[in-house]
Amino acid sequence: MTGILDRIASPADLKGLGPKELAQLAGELRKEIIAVCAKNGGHLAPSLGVVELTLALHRVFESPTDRIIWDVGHQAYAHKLITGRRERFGSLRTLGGISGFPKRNESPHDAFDTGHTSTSISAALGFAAARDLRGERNKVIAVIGDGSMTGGIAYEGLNHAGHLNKDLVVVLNDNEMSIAENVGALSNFLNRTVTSEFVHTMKKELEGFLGSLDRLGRGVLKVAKRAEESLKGLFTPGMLFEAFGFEYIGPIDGHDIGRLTETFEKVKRFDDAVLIHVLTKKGKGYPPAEQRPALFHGVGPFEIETGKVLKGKGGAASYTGVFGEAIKKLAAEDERIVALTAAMPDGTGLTPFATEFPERFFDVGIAEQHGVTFAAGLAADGYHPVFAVYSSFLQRAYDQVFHDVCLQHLPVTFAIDRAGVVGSDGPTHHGLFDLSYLRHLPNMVLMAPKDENELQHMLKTALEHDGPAAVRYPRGNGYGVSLDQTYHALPLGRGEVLREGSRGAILALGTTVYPARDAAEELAGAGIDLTVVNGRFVKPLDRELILSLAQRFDRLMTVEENAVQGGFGTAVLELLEEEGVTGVSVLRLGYSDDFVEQGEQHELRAIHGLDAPGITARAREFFGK
Ligand SMILES: Cc1ncc(C[n+]2csc(CCOP(=O)(O)OP(=O)(O)O)c2C)c(N)n1
Ligand SMILES: CC(=O)[C@@H](O)[C@H](O)COP(=O)(O)O
Ligand SMILES: [Mg+2]
Repeated sequence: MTGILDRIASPADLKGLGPKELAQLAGELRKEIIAVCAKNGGHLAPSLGVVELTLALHRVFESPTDRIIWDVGHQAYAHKLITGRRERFGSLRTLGGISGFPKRNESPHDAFDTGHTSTSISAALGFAAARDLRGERNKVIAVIGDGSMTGGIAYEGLNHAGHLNKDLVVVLNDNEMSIAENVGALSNFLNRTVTSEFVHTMKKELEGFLGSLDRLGRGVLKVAKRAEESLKGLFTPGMLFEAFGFEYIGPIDGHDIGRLTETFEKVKRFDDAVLIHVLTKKGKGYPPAEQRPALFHGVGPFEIETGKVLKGKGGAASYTGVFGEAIKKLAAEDERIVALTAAMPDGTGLTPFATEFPERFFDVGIAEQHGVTFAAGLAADGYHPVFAVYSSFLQRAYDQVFHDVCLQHLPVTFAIDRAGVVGSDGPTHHGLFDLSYLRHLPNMVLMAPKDENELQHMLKTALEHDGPAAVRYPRGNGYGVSLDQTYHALPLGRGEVLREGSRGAILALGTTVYPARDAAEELAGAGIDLTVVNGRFVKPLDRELILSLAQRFDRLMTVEENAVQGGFGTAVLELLEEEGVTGVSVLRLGYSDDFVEQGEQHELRAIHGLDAPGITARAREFFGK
């Protein structure tokens, strides 16, 4: 049999396919997705779970006139494959390749860029409002997962959509999983087993009882039948969405293309807000992913036959892992320490803590804003919460950091993982702004370790500090340095001189410290003798050290893995300006005023001149004049 996928250049090619061909196509799509993820890594389990849903959506709706908005967008691989990107699919998530998320500049079928969760309903409502303002008639469809439904913005969108009563379709893709197990009342509410069992049992008991009551019983049975309907209404997920003004359809089998097609055809004729509740299996069709959906949610390269994940070369512990062990150890000594994650216990390294201290661990759902304010409440009542969160996702909670933590000077520690470039997830996920968005907040202490050992001491420093503090560290492995078993607090606002030189100074931060030191060693051989400082603190700055360097040298260079605007280097410049220092040139290296593409971390650092060769080249030019 020839491949059907070979014949699908656009969704229009799906229209004439019968059930058997569609089933075959679903299999071919899965094969292709598995093959490419095994090589490049990627969001395998989410994408495998929505293959049939994708086919049904594209059969019924007319993309790109009809707008399909994928929440997060990590499940959109089948969508990419049938919307003209088959040829380039092998380049998924690589430098210069196609993105792992929808991108408007990649295809007209990608209606809206995503990467962070829970935005699809609001964006879809915007599309619906724009359509109505123009008097057009296309459909708008948001596809959102049960995990993403735990994010507050989803309810802001639902609330507004119900109020506007727009022609809008929300497909709730319920696989009973976030990255880890989904948490909270919503997920219980959606849980079909409890619901249907409960209703079923009630019904049986009621019928049995009334059946025993003769004529009177039959009359009451009639009333009870009606009551059963309202009972069902009370205990089905529809109730929630209907309260928001949505018509609720479901739950329906999300792997039954026929049933999905029928439902979408019906809904296509409505012009109200409709929510279709679809049940899918995360990882469907690839047993290792079905069995371990959290591992295969976003997975690195793996062996297809066994599902064995292939490890990278370096054996050094990851920053995330070191953080996870350190927080556990510190919590054993201090009962005030509690830890939080926003739906990422594994990604942030908190799973061991959760196992050891289940009652002191909180997974708040995909709710970064709530997480920060919840932490502030804990802190205001005597605890010291540690919120472990990715740099890019903490952006959601800027106001909460300001209003609920810093303004009240509360002891909340932010363990900011994935700071700097993260790699293949690309611009939505790089953590390049945290120094800039935290540095200007009064009361905040802001640190970045040069290696994984220093991370431990910085965590201790943050926990001893009676106020807000943040430690930011990168994705991936450390340097394999030896890890101290006892931790000490670092003196606040003190940098560390790693090398003394006579020509000028490089002030480096975090991941750039060792590359800067390597650059200085290399340049020393060429007669350019440089001092190298590990900045450690972005706030408070080591004013004394920086001012003394500015007195000794006429050139200072700063290096950081952050946007250059508002970061560490800018803090140094501001200090010199505040102190009226003149006659010192400052060169700031970091990421310039643009979004950074996807690629391996080492590739991106090289492209942006933030690895040792890049720093060497810039320093040679700057100090060698
Ligand atoms: C604001 C934000 N927080 C956290 C994440 C990380 N994240 C990506 S997908 C995901 C789980 C989504 O679950 P669901 O919507 O149910 O999709 P599924 O993977 O189950 O298909 C999380 C927590 C994110 N992308 N954005
Ligand atoms: C889609 C999403 O936001 C997450 O799955 C993210 O890709 C995880 O990143 P890490 O692989 O760095 O944990
Ligand atoms: Mg889910």
